[in-house]
Amino acid sequence: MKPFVYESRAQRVLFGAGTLAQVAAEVEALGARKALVLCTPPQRAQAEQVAGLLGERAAGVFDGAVMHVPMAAAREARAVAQRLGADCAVAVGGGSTIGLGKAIALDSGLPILAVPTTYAGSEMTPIYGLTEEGVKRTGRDLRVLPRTVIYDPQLSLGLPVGLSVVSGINAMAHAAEGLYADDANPVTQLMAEEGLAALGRALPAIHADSGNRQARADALYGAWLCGTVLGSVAMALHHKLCHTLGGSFNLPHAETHTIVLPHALAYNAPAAPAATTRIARALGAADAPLALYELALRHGAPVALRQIGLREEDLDRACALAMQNQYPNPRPLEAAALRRLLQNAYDGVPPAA
Ligand SMILES: NC(=O)C1=CN([C@@H]2O[C@H](COP(=O)(O)OP(=O)(O)OC[C@H]3O[C@@H](n4cnc5c(N)ncnc54)[C@H](OP(=O)(O)O)[C@@H]3O)[C@@H](O)[C@H]2O)C=CC1
Ligand SMILES: O=C(O)/C=C\C(=O)CC(=O)O
Repeated sequence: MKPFVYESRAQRVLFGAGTLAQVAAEVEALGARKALVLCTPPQRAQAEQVAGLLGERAAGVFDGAVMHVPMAAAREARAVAQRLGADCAVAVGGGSTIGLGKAIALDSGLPILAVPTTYAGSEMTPIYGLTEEGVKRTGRDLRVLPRTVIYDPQLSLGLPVGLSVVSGINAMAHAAEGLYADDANPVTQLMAEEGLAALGRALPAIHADSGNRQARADALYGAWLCGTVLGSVAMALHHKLCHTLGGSFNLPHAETHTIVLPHALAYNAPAAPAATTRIARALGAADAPLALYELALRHGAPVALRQIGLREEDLDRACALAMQNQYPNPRPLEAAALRRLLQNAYDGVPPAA
């Protein structure tokens, strides 16, 4: 075994159906008196329900969460939190809502209690993202790591099947890249493999029956583990490509991950055989990139970048942008091979090295 560093993070996690009922006690345990509940506009009713559970500990509901956390939304949320005297933020929703909580915490140090309803995994990471003038900036800061996370699978029952599949594959991408990360260690690798297996079981079951409670719990458990991996080790080609495509071409986050992942893994497979074998083992498959491609294809998810709004004439620029950033990756970045990867992902053909 190679020498390694493992850093554990202080977070309290409640997991299980009905755990949302403990939200007021958890806010109290944080030493907070008034929590601002955050959500997107369509999830306001759910946030109001959480405010109801908080009772006198609710400062109010702010429903201004937007994908990629525009700076204007962050400023408004910070001002509302201050005006209402909030000393805690409760983020109820997906990565966009939790990202808004992180933007408040980055500025004020307010503790965050996260109640995730998708599988994106942001609740387990100290990573924040903020978008200003069309540029998304990400960074790491322990102030934004949610102090408490409530994983209540009942809240994800309403997540539409299509979103569940792409969000689940977004989580699987964290684990897959975590397995070959430069700073991977045996503990994160264990979590990655278990997270992949849980989501590999859960997504077909959710596709068959979105109300399958066992599968919803399995998926959220997998998302927890995969999010922990994302927060613990450095991501590589796949995540960098998705950020380029999402940030510069405004493509939807989870769908972009779903489409790119098989191709990024196929690109890296020759240079990361042990990680590729572990991914395949977790999925009970012979070929890891193909298994992820088929997971998407069989369960109604998009498999081609052209399906989600990228234009073929953007591929050269996407490739050039991706080549600009230098980061650790198992296989060196080669322009011609990367351009082929992007073309394959654009066309939606099965992955090839
Ligand atoms: N910092 C980090 O570590 C990470 C950050 N992220 C960031 O998070 C964002 C992506 O997260 P993701 O969760 O995919 O995106 P969103 O939070 O935007 O949620 C995706 C979709 O799920 C829907 N949804 C969420 N909860 C429910 C629910 N209970 N019922 C029905 N629909 C629901 C949302 O609907 P509606 O719009 O109606 O709410 C939205 O359409 C990106 O900005 C990404 O960069 C992602 C992973 C990690
Ligand atoms: O972009 C961010 O806000 C930070 C990290 C991620 O989105 C991780 C991912 O690509 O899923």
